Amino acid sequence: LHWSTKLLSPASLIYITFLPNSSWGKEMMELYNHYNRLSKEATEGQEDHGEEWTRLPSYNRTLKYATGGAYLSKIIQSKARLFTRNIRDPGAAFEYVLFFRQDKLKCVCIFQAGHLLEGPPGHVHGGAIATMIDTVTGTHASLLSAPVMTANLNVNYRSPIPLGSTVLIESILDKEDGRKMYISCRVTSTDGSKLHTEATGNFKSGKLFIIKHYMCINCKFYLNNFT
Ligand SMILES: CCCCCCCC(=O)SCCNC(=O)CCNC(=O)[C@H](O)C(C)(C)COP(=O)(O)OP(=O)(O)OC[C@H]1O[C@@H](n2cnc3c(N)ncnc32)[C@H](O)[C@@H]1OP(=O)(O)O
Repeated sequence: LHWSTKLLSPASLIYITFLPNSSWGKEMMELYNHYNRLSKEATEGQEDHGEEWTRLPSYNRTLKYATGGAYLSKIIQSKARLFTRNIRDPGAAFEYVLFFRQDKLKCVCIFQAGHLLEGPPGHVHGGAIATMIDTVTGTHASLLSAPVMTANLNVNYRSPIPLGSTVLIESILDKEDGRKMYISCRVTSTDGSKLHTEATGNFKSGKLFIIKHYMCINCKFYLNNFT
């Protein structure tokens, strides 16, 4: 088992989920190893290693405590889980890992869609695809500045994704306009030959927004680990 130790603090240990797990197929593992190698090269400080990538830690919570603007009861807080990490059965739903390029202009997510994500028979539910797109592009926007909210997400479904398959979700920063970020995203087969989904998103961040929505005693934790 590998887990991310790079950005860990003792307080964050409870949020980590193990990556990879036994459900990961050959394609998922090969791609994971590929980007992990590029990430290691980056952290080892070699000079000529092409694109430098960093693997994001895998959490099942965004924040330990959400208070203030979020108005959550303690019970809800303690039970809250990140939507994409709330099923314990490995391989059943969203299996994914996210890497971002050092210049933060590009993110790549390797996503294996489990059997609980069925929409049309044998294929992935459009809402599950949109969820992953929102996760990747939203995380990308957060990396660029601070926690964000999705203001707008446009999704074009081009070809169905077979259930159980592994796909690549790549996001690119198109434009930054003050506190607004415009990010586009493509979901393709792992060799890039088949386009499954295209999307564009508009995300909003800002000091007031953070105070209103993310007021928390552990906000530093979030910022430290997602920026
Ligand atoms: C670890 C996992 C990370 C995953 C990240 C996932 C992120 C999410 O899914 S968030 C959940 C879904 N999103 C939401 O619930 C958001 C709900 N909406 C809101 O809270 C607000 O409408 C919010 C924050 C988007 C904008 O609020 P606010 O800043 O007050 O808007 P407002 O002042 O009217 O507009 C600010 C700017 O944004 C633009 N804007 C606002 N809404 C939109 C929109 N829907 N589409 C396009 N542009 C918009 C406005 O045009 C304006 O632009 P400009 O400054 O050029 O005039």
